[in-house]
Amino acid sequence: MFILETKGLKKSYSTGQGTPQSILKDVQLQVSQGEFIAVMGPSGSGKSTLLYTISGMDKLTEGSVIFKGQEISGVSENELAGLRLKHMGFIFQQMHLLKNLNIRDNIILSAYRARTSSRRTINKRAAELMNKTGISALAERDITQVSGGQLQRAAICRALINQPDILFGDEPTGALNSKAASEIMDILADINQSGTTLIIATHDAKVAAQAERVLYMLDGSIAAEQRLGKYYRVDGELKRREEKLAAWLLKLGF
Ligand SMILES: Nc1ncnc2c1ncn2[C@@H]1O[C@H](COP(=O)(O)OP(=O)(O)OP(=O)(O)O)[C@@H](O)[C@H]1O
Repeated sequence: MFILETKGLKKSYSTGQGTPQSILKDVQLQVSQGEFIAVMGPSGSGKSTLLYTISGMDKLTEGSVIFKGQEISGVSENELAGLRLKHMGFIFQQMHLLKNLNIRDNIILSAYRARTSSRRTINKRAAELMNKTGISALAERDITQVSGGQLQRAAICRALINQPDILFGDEPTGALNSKAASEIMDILADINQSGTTLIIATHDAKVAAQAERVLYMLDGSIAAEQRLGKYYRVDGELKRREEKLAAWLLKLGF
């Protein structure tokens, strides 16, 4: 069974004048449990819209999205919010950490809201996540007192606090320098290796080269896909994958 599947997924936006603008056009996607998928494609091709629609953050116009065997297009807004809270994690630029909370409180907030674990367990999990991502010393800091890379690590901890089955990332390394981006990718790769499914939209071939499968979006459709297979971090492997990906993207005119 797929953890996530779309059938004939379409999404249009009404801009107020004339006919609605069609953004996603008949997207068929099947995601296996534990897969790591990167979504690439030109600016405006619909990558973010795809992530928002398949995660139930945004309503679809036609077709269906099936998550863990349940068609999410039919469920109520409340039920959907619960599903997202308990089973999905998000690293989206628009989902800023809250300014009036420190790093730790930002991380644990959604777990307290989900109420699926005791506070003691949640605090322990938050401490483990901060340790794993190297931000333990910053737990009490205000979010304005840390760097962009540290903030991104905190956002990852927040996304993982409810132990999601699937993690969605929209340019998760977008605002970072290459060293910080590579560290964030190592963390995400570890998370994937421990079984969490990852779907990441990115412009960065170095990031996408670590995915098992790369989708190429063009004008609202998945125009092509490249199976790179699981990435094992051995010397020279990332470079080889990047070259393969670059040749494929070049052929696609990217
Ligand atoms: N809320 C909205 N209302 C109307 N049009 C929208 C809305 N959100 C996105 N769009 C349009 O949908 C198209 C796809 O946008 P989307 O953000 O999904 O592209 P993208 O591939 O993620 O681009 P980028 O790489 O620049 O982030 C764009 O033409 C955009 O202007």
